[in-house]
Amino acid sequence: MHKLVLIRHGESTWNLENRFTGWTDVDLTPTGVSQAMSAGKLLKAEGYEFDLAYTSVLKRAIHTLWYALDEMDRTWLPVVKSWRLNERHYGGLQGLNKADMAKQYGDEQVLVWRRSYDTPPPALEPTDPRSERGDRRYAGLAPEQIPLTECLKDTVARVIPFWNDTIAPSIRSGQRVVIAAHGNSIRALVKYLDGIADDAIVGVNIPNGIPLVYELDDDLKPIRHYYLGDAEAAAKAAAAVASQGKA
Ligand SMILES: O=C(O)[C@@H](CO)OP(=O)(O)O
Repeated sequence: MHKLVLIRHGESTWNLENRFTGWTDVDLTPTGVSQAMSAGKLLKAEGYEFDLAYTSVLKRAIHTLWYALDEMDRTWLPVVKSWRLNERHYGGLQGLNKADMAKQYGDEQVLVWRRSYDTPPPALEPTDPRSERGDRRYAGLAPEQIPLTECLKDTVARVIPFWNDTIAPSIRSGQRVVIAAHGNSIRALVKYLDGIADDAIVGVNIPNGIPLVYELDDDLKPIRHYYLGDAEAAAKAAAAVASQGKA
């Protein structure tokens, strides 16, 4: 049996301001830092050990990993960063307030943008100053690989090859893995692991900074999963994420 730990980053400045974030590289708030530290304390108290960590190229996830690993005195662990674990690209919504958008377009439309499987938000123009196409961290990618918007289906299409080619082989070889990532890149992975139907993934929300443990069999099929710590608090935090898009 393998144990895989997934952690969504702690609260970011744009989570606090309730703004669509996507690939925008915002940092953690003091609450986010303390959520990340609590995640590390919990993992340590429960006796978790890791050999390898994966994260995105966005600082809210990278810093969450640092603070959690620091609590475990494991900042020396190897860390692999990949754009494939980035948050879902939020297109033209990046930077806009979720509740304001719900007031303007209605809760239903915002729910479609936030949680539908295959309807992407409006795309950014490639020349939009918010586009990441000129960002040096993505220099290894062809420009058309840098999204201008994504639905969850698009996120699944870039997360799962990384899982199959890189993360899964490391777990199969016996390495104990932690992944610090984002609400929608984690939803993409969870959808794939648990075989969640396209219409059922709409109801799945991932809370900030609470370790989500997947127990996997030898074929990496999930046996069960659970949040570490207070299950009721995790369910409440997930419900709070769900309501961020309401007017
Ligand atoms: O804004 C975002 O990038 C994500 C995660 O914070 O938000 P949502 O939960 O609306 O998908």
